[in-house]
Amino acid sequence: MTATGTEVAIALRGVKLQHERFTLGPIQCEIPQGMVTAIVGPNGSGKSTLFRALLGLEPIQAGEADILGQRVGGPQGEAYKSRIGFLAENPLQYENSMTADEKARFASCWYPNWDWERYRKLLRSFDIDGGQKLSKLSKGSRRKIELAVTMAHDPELLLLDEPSSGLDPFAWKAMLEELQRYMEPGNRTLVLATHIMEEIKRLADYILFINRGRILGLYEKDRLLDDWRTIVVQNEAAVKGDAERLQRTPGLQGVTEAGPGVYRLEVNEPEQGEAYCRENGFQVLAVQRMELEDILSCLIRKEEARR
Ligand SMILES: Nc1ncnc2c1ncn2[C@@H]1O[C@H](COP(=O)(O)OP(=O)(O)OP(=O)(O)O)[C@@H](O)[C@H]1O
Repeated sequence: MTATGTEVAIALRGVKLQHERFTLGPIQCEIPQGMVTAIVGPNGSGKSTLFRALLGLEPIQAGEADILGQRVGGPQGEAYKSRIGFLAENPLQYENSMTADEKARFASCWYPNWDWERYRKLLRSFDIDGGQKLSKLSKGSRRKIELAVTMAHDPELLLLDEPSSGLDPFAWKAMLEELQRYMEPGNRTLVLATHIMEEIKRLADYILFINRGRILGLYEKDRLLDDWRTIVVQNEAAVKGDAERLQRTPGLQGVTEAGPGVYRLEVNEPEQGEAYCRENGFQVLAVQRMELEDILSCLIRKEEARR
């Protein structure tokens, strides 16, 4: 899976790792630099595992991963990590007794580019006080602090695992604004795992779909939303062989019978698909753009059928 015409921030070549009951990969894909890529997949599909593998927190058992031009587990060691900001899905329990500022002071030792002014600005935009103990904070408030700490060294690459988990709508909006501002210089890369479709629509340039540890595809978001459509067609004569003919619809991704002679098609070549249906005696009753969750369901159905 490759995004064309852009530099690569993360290159995965045959990356694989195995737990007792779960296998991630082999994954082959290139995540573009200077863009926002959303990793989207059902619970347990391997999004957090992939992040951990990228950070060397779980050993990659086969294949190679390059981040910002450095090999994960390679001879340059962990130097690449100072150029990354990583927000884990869950808070670290051992930090419970720290205040936000103490956590920030700890983090500042690791990052040569740490910027206190930037940290304080982020806290202000999230409307949060850095003197409070992390264990005494609500889930959303703690998330805001973690985001501020993750972004304070102005990393080249931000890896965020469900960043908006626990945020109220105002904080969510502030987070989107901060992430958009972060991307403004044009040379930063943001990769986030999220289940929030609105977040993907507003932020993402690319979407990486994942299911059961395997990549289903890397798509340019605007193109994906433009191309994927549901077409409802009817053949009033309802002749034998209708279903077989529809199987040859250009760009067909899925088809279900919605009634006698009525079919719901999912296609990613909408104009050609519609024309084919008309040429083959079907009346087109409706054409609708597909929502991201429906596209994901369709890709998962296809993948499951192949297994
Ligand atoms: N340390 C581990 N040991 C064994 N299995 C693990 C471990 N960590 C994760 N898993 C398993 O790996 C699979 C993928 O989990 P992961 O947390 O990566 O999924 P996810 O896509 O991030 O899910 P969610 O959307 O629910 O956060 C799950 O089946 C999980 O049970």
